[in-house]
Amino acid sequence: MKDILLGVNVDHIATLRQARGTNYPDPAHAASVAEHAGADGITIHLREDRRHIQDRDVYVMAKTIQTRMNLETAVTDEMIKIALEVKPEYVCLVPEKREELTTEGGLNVAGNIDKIKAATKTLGDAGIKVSLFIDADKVQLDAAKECGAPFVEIHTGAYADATNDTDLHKELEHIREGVKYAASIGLIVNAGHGLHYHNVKPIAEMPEIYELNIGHAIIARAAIDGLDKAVRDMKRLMIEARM
Ligand SMILES: CC(=O)[C@@H](O)[C@H](O)COP(=O)(O)O
Ligand SMILES: NCC(=O)COP(=O)(O)O
Repeated sequence: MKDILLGVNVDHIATLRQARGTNYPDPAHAASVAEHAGADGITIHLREDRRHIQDRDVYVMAKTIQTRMNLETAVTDEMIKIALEVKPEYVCLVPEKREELTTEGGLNVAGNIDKIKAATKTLGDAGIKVSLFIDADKVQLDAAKECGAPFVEIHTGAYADATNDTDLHKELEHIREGVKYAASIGLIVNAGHGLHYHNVKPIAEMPEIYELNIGHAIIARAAIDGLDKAVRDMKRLMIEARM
């Protein structure tokens, strides 16, 4: 079975920096450590409210990342303009609400087809691979295909947040069916949000999944064990899941 790839999201290195307004820790440095430890890519989310990743980080990491950048942004003129300037390998279009603690759900592609299709075309025409961050719902997957996005990232938050085994298995099966369906209609399937060292394997073992984007849990583990070990441990769990 093909190896699964790990995109390390370094947003919360920037959260630590923004907490005191210092110039450390630098997410660009963290990205380099993560890549050395085996990350296959680096994900950063430039939020409209700049709560963590700053514009400076995007432009610096566009020069320093050795693997590839997956830039997460909302579907706004401001963010599309920045993406076209930076030209990361990937842009993942995500929903955003200023009042949210973190991403709360998938993008409503089906309800915004024209806007998202236009953004996908604009980015795609610039040579950027577009991924749409969506729930594992057939209607959203069909809409993503209609928009011409080559990638989708399945939102695993409801699975990660499940508080009992019944809900956890229901969400896991919903993701499993969505991943299979997405692959069957020709989408390249990533997944992410809320994955950690104790819930990643059931997702990683799904053979249709190309890449997992994981951030909060790795950065949290890094605070205790160091980032190099945190990345290596996560990558090992993902590879073990495929054995
Ligand atoms: C889209 C997603 O699930 C995450 O990649 C996103 O970055 C979460 O937002 P925060 O990093 O601000 O928690
Ligand atoms: N798109 C998911 C991501 O990049 C990281 O999400 P999380 O692991 O920080 O919840």
